[in-house]
Amino acid sequence: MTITAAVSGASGYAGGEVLRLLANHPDVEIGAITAHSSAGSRLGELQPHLLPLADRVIVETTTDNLAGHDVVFLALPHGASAEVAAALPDSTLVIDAGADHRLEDPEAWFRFYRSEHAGTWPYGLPELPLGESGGAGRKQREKLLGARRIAVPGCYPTSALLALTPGFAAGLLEPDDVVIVSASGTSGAGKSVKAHLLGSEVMGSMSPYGVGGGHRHTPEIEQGLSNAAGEPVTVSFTPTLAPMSRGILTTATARVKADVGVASLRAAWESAYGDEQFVHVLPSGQWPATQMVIGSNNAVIQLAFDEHAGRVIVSSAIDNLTKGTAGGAIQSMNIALGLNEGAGLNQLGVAP
Ligand SMILES: NC(=O)C1=CN([C@@H]2O[C@H](COP(=O)(O)OP(=O)(O)OC[C@H]3O[C@@H](n4cnc5c(N)ncnc54)[C@H](OP(=O)(O)O)[C@@H]3O)[C@@H](O)[C@H]2O)C=CC1
Ligand SMILES: CC(=O)N[C@@H](CCC(=O)OP(=O)(O)O)C(=O)O
Repeated sequence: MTITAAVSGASGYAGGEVLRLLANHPDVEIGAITAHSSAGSRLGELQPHLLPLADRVIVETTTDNLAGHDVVFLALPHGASAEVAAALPDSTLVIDAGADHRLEDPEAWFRFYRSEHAGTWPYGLPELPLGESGGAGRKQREKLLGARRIAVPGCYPTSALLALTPGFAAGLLEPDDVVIVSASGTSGAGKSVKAHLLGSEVMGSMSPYGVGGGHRHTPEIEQGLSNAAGEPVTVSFTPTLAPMSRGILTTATARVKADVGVASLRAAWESAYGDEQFVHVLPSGQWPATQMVIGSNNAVIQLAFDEHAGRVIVSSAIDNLTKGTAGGAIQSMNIALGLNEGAGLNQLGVAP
């Protein structure tokens, strides 16, 4: 069976990465390629690395152009996807890389995005614990089976939730003392020109932003950790910008509950990800590096118990555009449509 997929936002970084991965997907035929100001251009002008698709022409993002596909990927600015999705039939699988449908709490949405909440869709991070009473050992992928609307997580939340949910799901961590610091490549900010992203500002320098609890991914991370813990979890999250185009390295720390030791911590993470094909707990002593995962749908994780401070330190690395966006989107599509979960996602990291 061949699945037809349209990609909206095809001129951007996220849409371009969806196309790169779909071009290698054994079950998918790429249909309409849509965007906004670049409609009418050859894809090769905007995504020169997508050589086999270079002569395809980008068309406007309209319901007519997106109609008639089995799957529609939306990689649009925040706030643009709800209207597009509403005009598509319920039978079309719509996968939104934007933030519009990730949050469960409309108040949290309004606080961070200042617009009306568009509703909540199943969350496209299959490896998360299901986080419902009676759901011990079950995963979020259950909610993606047969889904026709999926919200792809933010890139920082993907790295932070993969890092910390095993400890919360196993009841090993205190919910009120979680500190997360992530370094991201600049592609996380999208293609549009921003003063702080000019080459001479970014090259050879690192800087924090969204400091003091202001980054919009804070409620998304808290939502995922709270669901895993079964109680509210409070997070202090600080993103930093790193002089690289792709990749996120997250360092997440949390206070460990009394009488929890290194063996139970390690067992929790290893059992959470032992059967997962894309999330790898590295052998003891080997620490994540973004280079291990660039271009791939993999996440690598390592943890240590800092007994002196009573904290677990978890490091995770992902490619923000692959596991953090397009790879996660395609993995979720595969699950929703009953395909092999790893189809089209067998790329390894690019190192050095
Ligand atoms: N970059 C990343 O690492 C991640 C991005 N995301 C999300 O993916 C989405 C896209 O991000 P990204 O690719 O980085 O952004 P870019 O700025 O690189 O691309 C934006 C895309 O949206 C199109 N677009 C802009 N306005 C409209 C509109 N009104 N109607 C239709 N299309 C429009 C643009 O088309 P044109 O160029 O023709 O105007 C372009 O194709 C965002 O919601 C982002 O938050 C999610 C996770 C990670
Ligand atoms: C480096 C950088 O700027 N990163 C982006 C996050 C990208 C992402 O995941 O964004 P969405 O939630 O918008 O999908 C930021 O901090 O705004």
